[in-house]
Amino acid sequence: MQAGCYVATRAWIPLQTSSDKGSRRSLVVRSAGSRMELSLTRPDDWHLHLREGDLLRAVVSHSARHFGRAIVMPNLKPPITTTAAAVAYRQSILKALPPDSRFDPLMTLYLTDNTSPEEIKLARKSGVVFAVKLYPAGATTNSQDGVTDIFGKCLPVLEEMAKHNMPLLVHGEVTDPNIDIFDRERVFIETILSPLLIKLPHLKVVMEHITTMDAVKFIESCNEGSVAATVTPQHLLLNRNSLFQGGLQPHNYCLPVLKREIHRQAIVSAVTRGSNRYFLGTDSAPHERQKKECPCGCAGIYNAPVALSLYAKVFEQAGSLDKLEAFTSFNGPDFYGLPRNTSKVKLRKSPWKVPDSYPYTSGEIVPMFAGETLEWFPSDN
Ligand SMILES: NC(=O)N[C@@H](CC(=O)O)C(=O)O
Repeated sequence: MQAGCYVATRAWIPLQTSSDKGSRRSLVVRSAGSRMELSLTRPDDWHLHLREGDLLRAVVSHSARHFGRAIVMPNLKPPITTTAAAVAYRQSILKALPPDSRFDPLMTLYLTDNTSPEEIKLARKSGVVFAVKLYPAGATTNSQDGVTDIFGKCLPVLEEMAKHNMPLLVHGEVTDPNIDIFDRERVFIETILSPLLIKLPHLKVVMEHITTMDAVKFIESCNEGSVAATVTPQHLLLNRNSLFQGGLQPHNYCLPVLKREIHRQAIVSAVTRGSNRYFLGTDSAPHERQKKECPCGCAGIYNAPVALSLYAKVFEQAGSLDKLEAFTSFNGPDFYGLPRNTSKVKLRKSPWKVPDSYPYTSGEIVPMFAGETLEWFPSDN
C-alpha cells in the first residue's frame, strides 16, 4: 500500500489530493458502501506526560499501542533535571512497556535556574535526551522548581542549546497573578518568548500546547523550521464553555486553560491548512480521579486513549483529512531532524465507546470524553 494513503475496505473513490511538499502528497480515498479507513504512517506524540510507578504502568500502553515515539515530559517529583536521571527514567518506562512494544521514549530535561551548559553537552552526547523543557516557576503541575528569571539565569544554557541544535520546549504562560489567566499565553509571547528569540535567533523552540490566535500569529511570524508548535486535541475541540457546561467540569481543566471559541477556531484553521509548523502533541496528563475531583483539583486532561480519534475528527470536520498524516506523522520528526516512522496504523470509521474510567492499583483515571461515543477507531492492522 502506498505511503500516506487512505484505504477503503472495498471500492475506493478518490475525494481529493493535495500536496504541501512533493514528498508529502496524500491521497484521500473513500469506500463506497463500506466503512472508511485511513492508513497513516505511525504517528508520534511530541508532548506526553507518562508519570512514574503505578500510574506509569497504567497509562504507558495507551500511548505505546499506536504511537511510535513520544517526547516525555520531565515534570516528575523530583523533576528530571540531569541526563543521568533522564537515562534512569527512560529505563523505567521501557520496563513498564508490554513485552513486544517498540515504543521509543524520547527524553527531556527540566530547565531550572541552575541548569549548566555542561549538562546540555552531556544530554546531547547521551543520544536519549532530545529537548529541554521550560516551565516558568509556578505555571503548572510540578513546576515549582522551574525557571524564575530566564533572562537573568538561563542565557548561557540556552546559548549552549542553540549551539547543539537542542530544542527548547516552552510552557508559554506568565505566572504573574495580576495577569488574567486567559491572557497568560499572549503576555508570555510579548514579554518573554519574542524578546528571547530576538536575543537568541538560532535557538530552536517548540511552543507547546498552543491555545490562542496570538500564538498562531506568533508561530507564523517566525522562521519555519526553527520555531514550531504542538497542538492538543482538547484545544482543537473544546472552548472554555466546556469547563462550566452543566456545572464545574474538572476533567476538562488543563493548563494552559481552554480559551474562547475564536481562539479554538484560529488553531483549527492553522493546523488543518496543512502548515508544517504544527504537529501532534497530546499533552496527555493523567491524574488519579480524586486528584481532579476535589476542592483544589489538578490541571491535566488524560487523552492518550482517544487522541488519534479526536485529531481525525477535527481534520474530517474541516474537510482536511488529506492533511492529517503530515500533522500526526511527518511535521514532528522533520522538525526534530529524526526519521519518519515506517510502519502504519489504521483509523477505521466505526463507532466505539470511550471507557468511563481506567482502574489501576491506586485508583482510576478518567479519560477525555469518558463514556462518549467516538467515530474513528485506531488499530494496528
Ligand atoms: N497540561 C496540564 O494541565 N498539566 C500537565 C502539566 C502541563 O503540561 O502544563 C501535568 O503534568 O499534569
